[in-house]
Amino acid sequence: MAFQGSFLLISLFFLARTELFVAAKVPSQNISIPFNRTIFPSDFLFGASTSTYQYEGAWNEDGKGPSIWDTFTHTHPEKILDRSNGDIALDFYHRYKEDIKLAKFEGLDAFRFSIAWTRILPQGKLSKGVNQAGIDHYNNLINEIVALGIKPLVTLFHWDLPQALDDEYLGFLSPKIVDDYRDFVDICFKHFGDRIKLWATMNEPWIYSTMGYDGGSLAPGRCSAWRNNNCSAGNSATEPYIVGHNMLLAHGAAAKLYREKYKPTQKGEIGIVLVSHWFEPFSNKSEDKRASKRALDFMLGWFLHPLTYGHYPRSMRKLVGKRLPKFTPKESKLVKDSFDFLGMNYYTSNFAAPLSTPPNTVNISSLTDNQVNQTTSRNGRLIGDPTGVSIFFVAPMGLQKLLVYTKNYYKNPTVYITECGMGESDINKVAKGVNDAQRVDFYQRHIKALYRAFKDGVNVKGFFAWSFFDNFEWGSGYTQRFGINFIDYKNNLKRYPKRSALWMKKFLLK
Ligand SMILES: N=C(CCCS[C@@H]1CC(=O)N(Cc2ccccc2)C1=O)N[C@@H]1O[C@H](CO[C@@H]2OC[C@@H](O)[C@H](O)[C@H]2O)[C@@H](O)[C@H](O)[C@H]1O
Repeated sequence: MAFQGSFLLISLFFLARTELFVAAKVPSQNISIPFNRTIFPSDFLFGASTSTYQYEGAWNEDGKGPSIWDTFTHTHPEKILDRSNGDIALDFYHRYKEDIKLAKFEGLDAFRFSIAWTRILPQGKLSKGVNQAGIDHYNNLINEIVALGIKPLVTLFHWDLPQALDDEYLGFLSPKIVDDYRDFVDICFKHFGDRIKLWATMNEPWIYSTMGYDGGSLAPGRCSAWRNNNCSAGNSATEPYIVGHNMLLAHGAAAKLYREKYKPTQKGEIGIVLVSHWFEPFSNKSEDKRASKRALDFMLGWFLHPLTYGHYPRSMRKLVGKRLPKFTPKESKLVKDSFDFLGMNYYTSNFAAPLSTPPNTVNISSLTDNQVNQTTSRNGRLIGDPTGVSIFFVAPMGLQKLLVYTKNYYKNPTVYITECGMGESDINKVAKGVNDAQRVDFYQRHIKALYRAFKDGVNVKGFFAWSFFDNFEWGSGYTQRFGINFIDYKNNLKRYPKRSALWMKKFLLK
């Protein structure tokens, strides 16, 4: 196994040193308690997350059809920082047995991965044929995971839409997507639902809608002409809201299907993965507090408000107006309360203040409709330690505040932190890459923040690191590393546990 040999020596070295880290105490009401997994309930899930396009490779093997990410990276290499793609990625498609054994060695309770729609339905539609080799592959992967006593959490859609559906009717821009998505998830529930008990319908509809149809930086790369971002077509003012609406309807249809046809016998849970920053008011001024609320409405509430209350946040209806689709009574009923758990992805926090100039009424964008000036420093002080990713700062307090906000405003849902992590840039030497002291500090501080949220009454049930491995980081290609395990891209994609993985292993000892 690729993580033998030198890895064991590296591990022993760092494992010894992590003693210093894990022994850290958790100050709580002036009583220090040991900082390890035992401060959480025994059934709390600690895991790591991955996704198909970023990990699998084998982009056109065993009958898989092209996704919009295969097309996007092949036709727009200029939109990827290192002009790379996921054709091979980490070759997880072929190496998953070794990789799941590494997850077991590192003590993970759970493993989050996504299913490639185009491995199951290469042309996106049931009528165009089911690919048995795709079903076989995911059966083998799931069997490997459960055989090692690890709990799988499956994301059904992590942005890799079948190209054929984009060609036929522009994918999530059309309500036609709901029926094809339902057919896809029906096959997954049927074939994998005996072993999968945590289903997430989709990952981060906010990113997919805004980055894919407003900024144009992610597939399918649509945006308004004024963005000059080499988009073939699009409308940054309207399309993100149409896509977001259809994603909610598709999610609702999947949840309805699961609850009516599969849940009674399979006894699993279905949810959705959302992402949000925490938005700290720039000052105690009421205008800054209102700006913070608007920012949360537009990033989290855009989806969580309909999922909880059946309609969009008031601030969105007021500021977006006719550009925001309306839920019919039937749609509202489909979407409201359509989740058993909320997957929450958290990376960083921003300060929020009102715009200092009138909103741009010419170049209208879903990313500026909130009329919030988002910044990462206040009076010369950064919101948190900088990381290798210019837009992400280490802000663990924001995780606690976001969770308490969600508890208070959205009926205290069951929550799994499905992604939380930090990235470094431009590291290529193994010795430097595995010595990720800042990531150990990052996870210590964020898990302590999670614990404080738990003590505040937040119904949080799990925490998944982003990511299990360094991987294809979308527009940043392979230049950014988020893994707790290092990938040597220059030496056959060899895997090496980082210091953070060994810290996690120690933290997770029962
Ligand atoms: N990071 C997010 C969203 C964070 C808040 S949104 C904010 C706005 C924005 O354009 N970006 C950059 C970005 C772009 C694309 C994907 C994710 C993030 C943000 O991070 N999502 C998760 O981030 C993970 C890390 O994303 C990286 O974040 C930093 C970016 O520079 C990098 O391109 C991206 O892959 C992804 O690998 C997961 O697939 C995805 O579920």
